[in-house]
Amino acid sequence: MTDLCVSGCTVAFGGLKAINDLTLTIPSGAITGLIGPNGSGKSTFCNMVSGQIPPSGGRVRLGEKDITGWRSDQAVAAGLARTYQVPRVPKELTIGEVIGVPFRYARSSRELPRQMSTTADLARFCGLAPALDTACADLSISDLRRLEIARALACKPRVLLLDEAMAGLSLEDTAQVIELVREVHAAGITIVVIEHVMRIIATLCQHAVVLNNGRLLSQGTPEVVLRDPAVREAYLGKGFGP
Ligand SMILES: Nc1ncnc2c1ncn2[C@@H]1O[C@H](COP(=O)(O)OP(=O)(O)OP(=O)(O)O)[C@@H](O)[C@H]1O
Repeated sequence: MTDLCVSGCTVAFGGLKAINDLTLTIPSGAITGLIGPNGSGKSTFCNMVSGQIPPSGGRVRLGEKDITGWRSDQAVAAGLARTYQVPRVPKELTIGEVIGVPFRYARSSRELPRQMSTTADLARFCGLAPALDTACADLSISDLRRLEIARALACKPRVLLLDEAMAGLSLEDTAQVIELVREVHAAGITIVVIEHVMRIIATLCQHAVVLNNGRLLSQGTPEVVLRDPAVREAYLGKGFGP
């Protein structure tokens, strides 16, 4: 069963096809690593499926729904939430406001597990130590990344896209966020992790897909994908592949 599926999708910026006739499926109930060299189209994939940039061709499906060309708020209501590579929380708002507003107005029909049933629960679940009335301007990068995850969870998603959710974190904070992602997954949410650190992909994900030049290069278990000569060549250049 698949939660998220794109078929024949293209996103072009002028003459550059950042996503090029891409077909791939994200298995339901798994943590999938979305990897690929710089510029391979990972963030554009996220932007496309989450409604920021519509594909010029092809279809995007979320579960049974065809969400091709839907706006971001419609994609969120359908059950797809995301975080950003660079946290996007308004600095003047508090933690409670950033989590509480989507929590209150979420149009997703899904329910969150009991340990996430209030704004305070959700902040606690995500390991946010500062009080709910703390302004975002005063948060560390680690807390901003946790807050992004909490805000996305507040939308009650069936699929959560994490765009480099551990970038810039210390080893200790990274380990804690990895544990948080595992707990979110255990709560029944399908997760897609965009990540450059292969150790994280290998330890966290059950499935991996590799993009290169906007196309699907490889997919399978992390173990298989990370040994794929085509993947090694894409990352390291000719001569390192087969
Ligand atoms: N808004 C844009 N306008 C023009 N070109 C863009 C835009 N967004 C992305 N691109 C180009 O599309 C290609 C794919 O970019 P994208 O950011 O999706 O790759 P990525 O795999 O996420 O890269 P990274 O790992 O460096 O974050 C790159 O060549 C990039 O320069």
